[in-house]
Amino acid sequence: MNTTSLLPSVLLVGCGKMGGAMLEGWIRHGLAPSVVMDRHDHTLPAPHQHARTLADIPADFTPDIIILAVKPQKADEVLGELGQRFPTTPLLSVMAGRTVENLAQRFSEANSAAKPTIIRAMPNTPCAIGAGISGLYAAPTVTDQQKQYCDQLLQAVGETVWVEQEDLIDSVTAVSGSGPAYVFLLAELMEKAGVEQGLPAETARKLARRTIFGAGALMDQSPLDAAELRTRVTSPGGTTAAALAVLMAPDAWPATVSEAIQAAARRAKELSS
Ligand SMILES: NC(=O)C1=CN([C@@H]2O[C@H](COP(=O)(O)OP(=O)(O)OC[C@H]3O[C@@H](n4cnc5c(N)ncnc54)[C@H](O)[C@@H]3O)[C@@H](O)[C@H]2O)C=CC1
Ligand SMILES: O=C(O)[C@@H]1CCC=N1
Repeated sequence: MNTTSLLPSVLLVGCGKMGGAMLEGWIRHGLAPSVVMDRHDHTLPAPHQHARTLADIPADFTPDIIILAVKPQKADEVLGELGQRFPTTPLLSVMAGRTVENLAQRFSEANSAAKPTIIRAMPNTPCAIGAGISGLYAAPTVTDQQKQYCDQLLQAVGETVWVEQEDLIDSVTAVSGSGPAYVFLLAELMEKAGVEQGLPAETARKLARRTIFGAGALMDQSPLDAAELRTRVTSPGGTTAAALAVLMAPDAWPATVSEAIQAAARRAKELSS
């Protein structure tokens, strides 16, 4: 690792919505000379470079870590080649579902000398503004230094939590990896309901977005449980109580949110091979 740089040098494979969100934060933080490999062109600040394929990567480039951020269904296109070119470089996968065992098998398929060291992480898109949360899992063979590289990279774009069992990454995926989408949906629905109440569209949009932002920021800064913050909004016999009676009915949000998160976790397991 380049010790004058804050973050390890990476080969980022796949720079779409998630890879791009992390890269923004890493570059802001200070990243050792790195390569972004993506089929689409990316203009990067020097000394970082873009490559369309592995063949475009300079021969003398050896990253501290490879970050795999393509769609789970696309990973097999690159894993074998990565194992041939970088047989001993640790691999951090942010892909939903794909397991350590499955990735290791593909990584060493074309090169039996490849020694895959695989760490899994599940970040989320708020990483783009340094407000991400990532769950990480490392198999027992991963060294402390390799874990530290991963933790450093993901802490540069938010907070991290480590889980001890690999299948808990599917639970992390369902709660916080996909989670921003649930919150964006809430914003959409609140905005729509506001318009139904007679508010101008722009006003409804602003009210919905700033409410979600403000509630999130308050929760972030408050030591209180979410349930207590909710109670503080809810006057007995008042307007919030009327709304919550609808949302908190057993077959409403308690069931729906639980079912939605179960569906996401199930889908993560389906994506595993
Ligand atoms: N979008 C999200 O909120 C999150 C996504 N993830 C995971 O991140 C991964 C990527 O997801 P997104 O960024 O949403 O997808 P995306 O489609 O936005 O990005 C994937 C990128 O990979 C590139 N790519 C595909 N095949 C390639 C190849 N053979 N060589 C080089 N580049 C290639 C594409 O050009 C694209 O830019 C997925 O595995 C997903 O499970 C994880 C957490 C959150
Ligand atoms: O929807 C997906 O599969 C990815 C993983 C978590 C967020 N987006």
